[in-house]
Amino acid sequence: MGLPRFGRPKNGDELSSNLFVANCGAAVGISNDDIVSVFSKFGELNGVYAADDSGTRVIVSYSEVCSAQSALMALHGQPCPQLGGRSLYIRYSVLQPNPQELLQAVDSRPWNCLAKRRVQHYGYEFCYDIRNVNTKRCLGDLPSFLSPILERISSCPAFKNVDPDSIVLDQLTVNEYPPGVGLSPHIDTHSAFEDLIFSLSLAGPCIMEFRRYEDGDWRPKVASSTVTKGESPEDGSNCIKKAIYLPPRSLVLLSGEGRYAWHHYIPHHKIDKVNDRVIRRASRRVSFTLRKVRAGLCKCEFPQYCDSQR
Ligand SMILES: O=C(O)CCC(=O)C(=O)O
Ligand SMILES: [Fe+2]
Repeated sequence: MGLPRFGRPKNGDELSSNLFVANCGAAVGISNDDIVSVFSKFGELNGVYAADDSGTRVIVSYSEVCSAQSALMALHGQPCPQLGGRSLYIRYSVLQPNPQELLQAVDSRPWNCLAKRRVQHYGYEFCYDIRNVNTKRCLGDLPSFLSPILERISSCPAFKNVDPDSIVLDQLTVNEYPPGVGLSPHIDTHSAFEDLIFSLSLAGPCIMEFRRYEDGDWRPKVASSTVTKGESPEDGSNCIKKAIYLPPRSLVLLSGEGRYAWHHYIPHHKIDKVNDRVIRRASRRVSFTLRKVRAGLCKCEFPQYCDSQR
C-alpha cells in the first residue's frame, strides 16, 4: 500500500497528530534517531517519515493530537540545540485517505451479496432482518485501512467540543451500489447506534434524500399487499423532503434530528438531477458508513421514531 500520504489541512484551524517539519532531515545532517529523540519527549510516536525527496522535510506522526500540539508550541521557529541549533519550521499535517487504496482494500475482502447490492461489515455485523447489530459477536477492531478516515474525523475542529468518546466509532458497513440501485427510506435503528452516523461516498455520486414523515414512517399501516400509489417509497407525497448531492470523496454526517427523525433514502435511479444538472451514476458507488454501537437505551427527543421509547 506504500507510505502514508500527508497533506496540508484544508481548514486553517484543523489540528492533527501529525507534524510537517522543515529544515530537518538527512540532507542537513540530522538523522532519524536525532529526530525521534527530540520529538519523543512530547508523547508516543507512530513514526517519522520523509515528507518528500528533499531530505530536509519530515513528517513526525504522534499517537495523540495533544503531543503534536505540545511539540509544535515548543519547537516551531526556535533554534533546537539537540539538532545542531537549527530552527525548525513546523505545521500540522493530515493523513490523506487515498480513495483507490480504500476501494482496493475492500475489494480484496469477501463481499456478502444482498438482493441488489453487496455489503461488508466490520466491528459488528449489521443484521438486516432485525435492523440491528449482534452486540454479542464482535468481529474485531475496525480495519487499519480506515485509520486515515478515523483520524480526519477525530481531528475535525467541528468536534472540538463534543465528548471524545462519541467519535470513537466501532462499526463499519461498506455498501456497493450498482447504477440504478438505491436504498429504501429508513432511519437507522435508534437502539442500535449512537447519535453520530458518518457516510463516506467513493467511486460514484448519488443523491441522498431526507424525509420527515409526521406519522413516523412511509409504510402504510395496512398489509403490504394493499399498497397503493402514493404509499411507495418513490412517491413520498406525505412528507417534507430535502435532498443533498453526495459526490465521491464527500462525507455526510447524520446527527440529532437528521439522524433520529428524518428518513434517509437513496432513489433507485441511474440519473440524478442536481439543480439543473443531470448527473449520471457511475458503474458503482461504494459507501463506508461509520457508526458507534449503542451501549444502553436511546433517550432521544423523538420518541415517535424511537424503538427504545415505544
Ligand atoms: O450508502 C450510504 O451512504 C448510506 C447507507 C445507510 O444508510 C445504511 O447502511 O444504513
Ligand atoms: Fe442508514
